[in-house]
Amino acid sequence: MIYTVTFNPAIDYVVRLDTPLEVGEVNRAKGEDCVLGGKGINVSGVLAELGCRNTALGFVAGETGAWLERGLAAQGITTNFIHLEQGMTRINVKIKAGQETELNGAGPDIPESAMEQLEAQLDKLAEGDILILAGSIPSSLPQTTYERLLARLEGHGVHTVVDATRDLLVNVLQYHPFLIKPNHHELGEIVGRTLTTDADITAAARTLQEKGARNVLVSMAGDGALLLDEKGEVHRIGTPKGKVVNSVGAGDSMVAGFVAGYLRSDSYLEALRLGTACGSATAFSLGLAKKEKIDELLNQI
Ligand SMILES: Nc1ncnc2c1ncn2[C@@H]1O[C@H](COP(=O)(O)OP(=O)(O)OP(=O)(O)O)[C@@H](O)[C@H]1O
Ligand SMILES: O=P(O)(O)OC[C@@]1(O)O[C@H](CO)[C@@H](O)[C@@H]1O
Repeated sequence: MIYTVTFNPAIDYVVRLDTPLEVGEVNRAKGEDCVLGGKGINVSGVLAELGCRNTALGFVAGETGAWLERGLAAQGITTNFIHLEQGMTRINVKIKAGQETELNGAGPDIPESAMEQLEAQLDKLAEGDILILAGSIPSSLPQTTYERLLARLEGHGVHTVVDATRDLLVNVLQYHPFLIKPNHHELGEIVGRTLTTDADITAAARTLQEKGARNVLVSMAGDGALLLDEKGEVHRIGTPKGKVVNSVGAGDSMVAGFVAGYLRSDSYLEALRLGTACGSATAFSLGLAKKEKIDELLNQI
């Protein structure tokens, strides 16, 4: 069984402007949409679209949390969220005004008692299960939070995937995650330099592999992705053609496609192809990728 964990889910409020955003002025939107979000939840949505049964775990709070939960149920996504007594699930603002500007909320505090409830859920995972930890954590929690969960699962035979930034990601490498997926900016932040060439990116990915990651998938938005697999082989892929509508969630879709592709084929190349098709299908759609678009793009890769 596949489980995703989203510590900080969101309602993504996507606002479209047909003029550039003017900071400090009243800006009028051409239109807006609300999309259910949060990285792990997006991964769950695309996995479900690909026919992979999975359960979305994490924390929700308040009316926005209830909205999120209802919306996911209506889409047929299985969830088992922990309900926080204080605060509200955040609303993240995504402004499309030529350039994309994002304003992500802080999210509700997660008390120790709620963390323990999550640990009790994860204690039930068994050999061969897949656990995907994706996204930021509220500032009330330490950057060792993902590490704490992986330490607890060590030796249980659970395959882990981590999509997070900076220390949250670096701290889990010692637990040998099956897959990590930084984008090239996040990877650059970790190694402390700007990465411009494939050779730079490969070298940086190798440093994370040396620290323990099995497979390092580096996404580069419209420039495609580079995979350093656990055998040390480098695979480079571009993107199919299409019109970008909203790239929010493209990285999460890539993670979902990679995992589903690997489960289907046992091949890293196929995993990378499906990951790319899912990432680009989301970039070319308003919400998350739909199966029809994924299949269409897969034929082009
Ligand atoms: N502009 C684009 N055109 C085509 N494909 C794209 C575009 N943006 C993203 N993709 C696809 O999605 C994949 C992941 O995108 P990206 O590198 O933006 O992830 P990310 O930074 O983790 O995104 P997010 O945090 O929004 O989920 C890319 O490798 C590519 O396959
Ligand atoms: O603040 P985080 O957890 O880093 O990212 C949250 C978020 O930007 O990630 C998803 C896209 O990847 C969105 O649905 C959501 O708003």
